[in-house]
Amino acid sequence: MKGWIAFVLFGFLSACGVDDSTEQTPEESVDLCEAAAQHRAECTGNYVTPPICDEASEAAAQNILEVPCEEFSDEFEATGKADGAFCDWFGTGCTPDEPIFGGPRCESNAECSVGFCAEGRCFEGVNSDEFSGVIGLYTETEEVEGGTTELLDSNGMTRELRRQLVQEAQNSVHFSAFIIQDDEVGWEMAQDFIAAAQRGVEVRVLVDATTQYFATYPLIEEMAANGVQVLAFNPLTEWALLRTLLPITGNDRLHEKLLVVDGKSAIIGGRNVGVEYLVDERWRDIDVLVEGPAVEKIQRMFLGIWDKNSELEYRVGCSGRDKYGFHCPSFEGESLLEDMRFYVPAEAEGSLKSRAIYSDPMVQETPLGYFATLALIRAAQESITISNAYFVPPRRLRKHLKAAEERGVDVKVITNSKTSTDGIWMYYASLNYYRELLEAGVEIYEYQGVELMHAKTMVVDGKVGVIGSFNIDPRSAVDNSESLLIVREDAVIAELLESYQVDLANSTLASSDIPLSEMLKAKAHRLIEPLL
Ligand SMILES: O=P(O)(O)OC[C@H](O)CO
Repeated sequence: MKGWIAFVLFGFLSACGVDDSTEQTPEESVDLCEAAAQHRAECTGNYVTPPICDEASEAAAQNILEVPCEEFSDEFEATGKADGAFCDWFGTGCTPDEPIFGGPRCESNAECSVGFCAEGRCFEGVNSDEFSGVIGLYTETEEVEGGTTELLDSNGMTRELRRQLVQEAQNSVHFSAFIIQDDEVGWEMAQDFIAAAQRGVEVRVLVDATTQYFATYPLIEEMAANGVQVLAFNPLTEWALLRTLLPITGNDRLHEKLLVVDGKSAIIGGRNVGVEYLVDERWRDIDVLVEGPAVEKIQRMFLGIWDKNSELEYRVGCSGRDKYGFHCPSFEGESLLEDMRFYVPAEAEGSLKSRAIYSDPMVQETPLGYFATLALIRAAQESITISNAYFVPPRRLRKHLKAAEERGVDVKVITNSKTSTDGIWMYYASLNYYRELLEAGVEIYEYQGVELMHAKTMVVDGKVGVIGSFNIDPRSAVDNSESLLIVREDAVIAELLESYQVDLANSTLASSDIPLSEMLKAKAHRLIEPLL
């Protein structure tokens, strides 16, 4: 799907001269901003990927170049509080770090009886109730105790499980995905949804309108015509006027991947619907099956998203109903969130602790997926292992990955190589940040093979895991809605780490020695970062 975006952008990039034939000499290629970044690195030891050198940046770069090393002060340091590419480029609209550490003041770990000294405050560590409380406070979510998980790192098994759950559903099937592909797996799922709806189960399906439109609309129209309630987020033309009234742009996507059945079982993770996601030996991906009390939170998440989209559809006069037969609420403000039919009490047994997080850039200043990812990285004391399909970390995230390395945390990232990526554009956007991160000690491993590594998982200190839809890129940080599950339980963390080791064995460590022609392509891709 990154392909159609790439197609649209091809002409634009061509115009930018992103081609081997336009290769420049080193002297020509090092622009003022890069020169200023290198000067700063020589003076402070801290290299930060510079912005695209426009007129304003050039003036700032010239200023930095004229400062002798001995006069370098904080004023010239990159504070790295960027949220997304525009902040990365121009330094505007950036969000400061939230004060997540509130313990006694400290200067070193020795001053703290437990845990470590995190950003000047004693802190009990990522696997503590203290940290859980902080995340709860900022995200207004609750950590739930009890229940079970099953890590789904096999495509075939995930397909069968989704099918089984839908086929056995008795009351409700709630599903959300970025895309349902026009292929045998997409239509198979559509038929399962239709069959459930026709035997009286309430079936609700959410997709991203733009992405789905480029894949197939007939598939979701077929579902809508046969009893499935369908909503499509942010259609390009139908919501055009609405976008002038709300904090939403044509670039915003619904990206969460969720299935909740009968309020008893939920699957949350990285897979959309299609052959590449759900057939063995195709893309590498990870979901997790959750049962027990945490399902209530995931159900709430889905119903909140459904209510939001119903409301927005209502405000555009239900054009989706008129054109495609999609769902339309019967009155303004219609809400399912508090409808107790959808919630089933569950025993709080077992040692699992889990927290479902919904990231919504429409209403959250720092979208919560981004906040949670940043907070977990800031809280790491020993290790951070990341598997992420699209690794284009915004400046604030890079700052904290580097800070983690600096305090001795072992940071490893697996992302796609040039051969495994499904969008060469994403590869070059990612390559842009290799040098900065590798030189700080972050190990970036490139997944080898011809199929995509599509997972979005993280484990911190071998104790806390994240499984969800959040790509480590500007789009997931500030444009997409996302769903994540943070888990604390030895068994599921062991499974995540085992799965990570399998991928690590299939990956090779990237080098910071990147050919100039490759770096030039990477730099050009900074221009289109927010669109990728
Ligand atoms: O945005 P993602 O991470 O769901 O991936 C997008 C498509 O699956 C691949 O282009």
